[in-house]
Amino acid sequence: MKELVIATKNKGKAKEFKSFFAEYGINAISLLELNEEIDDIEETGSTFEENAALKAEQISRLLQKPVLADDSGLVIDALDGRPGIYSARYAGEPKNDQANIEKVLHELKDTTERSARFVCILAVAVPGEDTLFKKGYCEGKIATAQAGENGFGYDPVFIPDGYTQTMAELSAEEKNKISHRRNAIKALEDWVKHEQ
Ligand SMILES: O=c1[nH]c(=O)c2ncn([C@@H]3O[C@H](COP(=O)(O)OP(=O)(O)OP(=O)(O)O)[C@@H](O)[C@H]3O)c2[nH]1
Ligand SMILES: [Mg+2]
Repeated sequence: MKELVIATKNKGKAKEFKSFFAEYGINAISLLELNEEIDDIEETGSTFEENAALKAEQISRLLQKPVLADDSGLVIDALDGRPGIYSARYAGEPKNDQANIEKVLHELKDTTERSARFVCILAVAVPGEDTLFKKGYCEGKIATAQAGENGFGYDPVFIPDGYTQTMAELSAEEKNKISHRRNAIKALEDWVKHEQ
């Protein structure tokens, strides 16, 4: 396998997958780079797994090749697990990272209970085969104010356990060592090596 299509239109994810798969000599191609225009896939599932499968299976069926999808999000304990599967559009349509951050900070303004985790579920769909799932987590807490410019999404308000800076203050290299996405990729390593 020299190339692997990643069923995402998220630039931040696409960049991270490029870096991960380059380690295996594989070119990770996002939907933003394909020549054909791919319609947005409706994420109608009620779990990360269902949404990851929807994305991977629909694009794999369309392209007739193996496709990886990532459904991920931020799970905050004091908010009973929200934003969870609704992370991308927590503050409503259209998707807006800054509005999402402000909503979370507002909802947590009166509490010191700030534990949270990023969750990443990967689904690999191969034509004619059962879909494979792998998961990864990154534990941490929600900061009281945003800081940092790197990464995407909620990175400016997420402080990984063992760190004093937010994920957005870490370099891409540092984030990619400890992130939920890295941990999910590690769990997928056997499949990646077997496919090569
Ligand atoms: O600070 C963050 N650092 C991360 O590493 C991260 N990973 C996920 N998220 C949040 O969770 C949503 C995923 O939703 P999601 O899986 O549906 O993806 P998406 O809609 O952005 O793109 P696509 O892959 O579906 O095309 C994203 O938009 C972000 O808000 C992250 N936030
Ligand atoms: Mg999405």
